[in-house]
Amino acid sequence: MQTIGFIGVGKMATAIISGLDKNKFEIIISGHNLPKTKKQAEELDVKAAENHEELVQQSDFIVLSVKPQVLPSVLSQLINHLSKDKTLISIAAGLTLSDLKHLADSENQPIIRVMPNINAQIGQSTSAIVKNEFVDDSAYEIAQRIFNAVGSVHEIAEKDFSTFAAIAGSSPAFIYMFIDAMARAGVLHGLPKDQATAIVSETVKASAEMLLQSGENPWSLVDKVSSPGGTTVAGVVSLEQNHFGGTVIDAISATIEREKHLK
Ligand SMILES: NC(=O)C1=CN([C@@H]2O[C@H](COP(=O)(O)OP(=O)(O)OC[C@H]3O[C@@H](n4cnc5c(N)ncnc54)[C@H](OP(=O)(O)O)[C@@H]3O)[C@@H](O)[C@H]2O)C=CC1
Ligand SMILES: O=C(O)[C@@H]1CCC=N1
Repeated sequence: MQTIGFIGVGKMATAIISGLDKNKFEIIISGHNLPKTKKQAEELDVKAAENHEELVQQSDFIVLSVKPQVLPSVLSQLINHLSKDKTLISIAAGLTLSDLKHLADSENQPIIRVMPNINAQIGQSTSAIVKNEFVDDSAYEIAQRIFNAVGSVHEIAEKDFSTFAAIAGSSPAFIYMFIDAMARAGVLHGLPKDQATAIVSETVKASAEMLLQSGENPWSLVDKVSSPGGTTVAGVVSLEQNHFGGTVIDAISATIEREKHLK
């Protein structure tokens, strides 16, 4: 059985580990506070390493799941323990394969970059993956299996990672904001908040499902909902007058811009 080590056991690592089948992968974790890591290991039903070096020694795949700002110092501690039979997987925003290669201080270290999202927690992450030339087919297939276990995996060119990180990595936050705003409008008009949030969440989920299943484009569905002279078109026109599309596009562009300057 392959051993997957997670360095940094925060929101994303916890979400991914929760989705993985412990009968298919051996999992080991390492944080920066051993008592806390041991407690987390118990809760997640995985092993705790005494330190990062021990984790690297025991792992076939090392998932770097610390913040991008912390990753350089973490990787610098690992340099002397890495070898070509161990694959590094970084889920950090903003760090390219080339950045990671330099940080690992190795010309031929197998490195994979993945951008998952928080929906890994319910097994529905939409993740992107890209590898460097030193990752062999079998390691790449296992890495895809790890992230397929917690959702879908899209192979994309590395140049598109910033865009993917915005429209899939960060976008759950924007979608939660949209849901909350719509639910608050429900409250303004007399519905209890919990009920309004559930109603909007179900509608968002089904509307996305409708797009995926029907293969129709979003605007043709907008037109299907908008009866001539009816209620929906009044709301559609109000959104347009208030720059809904432009505001969302600006938010995505700001997110992409920030990703490019994280390091
Ligand atoms: N959150 C998200 O939705 C997504 C995040 N990502 C990426 O995932 C990575 C992790 O993000 P996220 O899980 O949100 O962040 P968290 O802050 O929740 O997790 C990071 C973890 O790393 C721990 N840590 C800090 N320093 C060290 C160290 N030196 N050694 C080991 N562990 C350490 C932190 O511990 P402590 O809290 O005690 O300091 C924390 O538990 C980031 O690189 C981010 O870009 C990618 C896609 C989506
Ligand atoms: O906010 C962040 O930096 C991370 C990357 C994608 C989602 N969260």
